[in-house]
Amino acid sequence: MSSEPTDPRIIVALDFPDSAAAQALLERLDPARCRVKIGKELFTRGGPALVTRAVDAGFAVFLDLKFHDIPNTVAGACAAAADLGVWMVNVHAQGGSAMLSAARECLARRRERPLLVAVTVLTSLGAEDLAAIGCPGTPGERVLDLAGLAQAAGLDGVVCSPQEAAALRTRFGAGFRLVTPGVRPARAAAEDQKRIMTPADAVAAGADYLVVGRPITAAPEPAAALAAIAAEVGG
Ligand SMILES: O=c1ccn([C@@H]2O[C@H](COP(=O)(O)O)[C@@H](O)[C@H]2O)c(=O)[nH]1
Repeated sequence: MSSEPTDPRIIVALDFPDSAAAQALLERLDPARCRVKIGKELFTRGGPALVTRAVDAGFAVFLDLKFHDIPNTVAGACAAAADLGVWMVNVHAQGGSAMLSAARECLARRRERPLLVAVTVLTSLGAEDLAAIGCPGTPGERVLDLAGLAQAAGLDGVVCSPQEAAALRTRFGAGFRLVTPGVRPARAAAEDQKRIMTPADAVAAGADYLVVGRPITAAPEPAAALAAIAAEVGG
């Protein structure tokens, strides 16, 4: 298993429509100062070759494909992700216990494995969105339930909003990784995110890793935007 110091805490979400733009930003970033996340858009454009390039350049890569399927399929997908040498991979907690256990077991058989975390409730969803899909309770309640499922299945942590970090930290303790998108510097636009916090507040609430996309990638000087957020959270 990857055992890593928490720093760098910031994971830059490389949400770009083509590999060249992502590659250009990677060349301006220092793998000692940030981790990077490759999600559905960039992976669908750039494929495994792009992931391998980022890993070979020294970046700790979070492959954010949010696998959600039958247990056998998700286990195979996690094994394929691990073969790329990524630092972290994720699945949807809503896939259920059997799927989470299958993912964990297929990775546990490996000598070196990525961290495995479960997405709880997307940070773009609010209480009204959950109600509209027939989900009872508040986002916070739902996140706690899904995180419990993930912990019981032996996962390393969850993806959640920083708004749930304090409650999760209290319930699940220090070793359970809390990976938080929905991070916005003070006065930055929320865009399509609904459950947000500032970087400093997220860390104070107990987040281990902050996923930050547009506040860095859409900034006129992405490296300077990253440095400002890193200074705010101390690393
Ligand atoms: O609940 C979730 C899970 C994943 N994400 C991903 O994080 C980044 C956030 O990007 P911003 O530009 O900082 O909003 C993006 O890649 C999402 O796919 C999330 O936002 N919420």
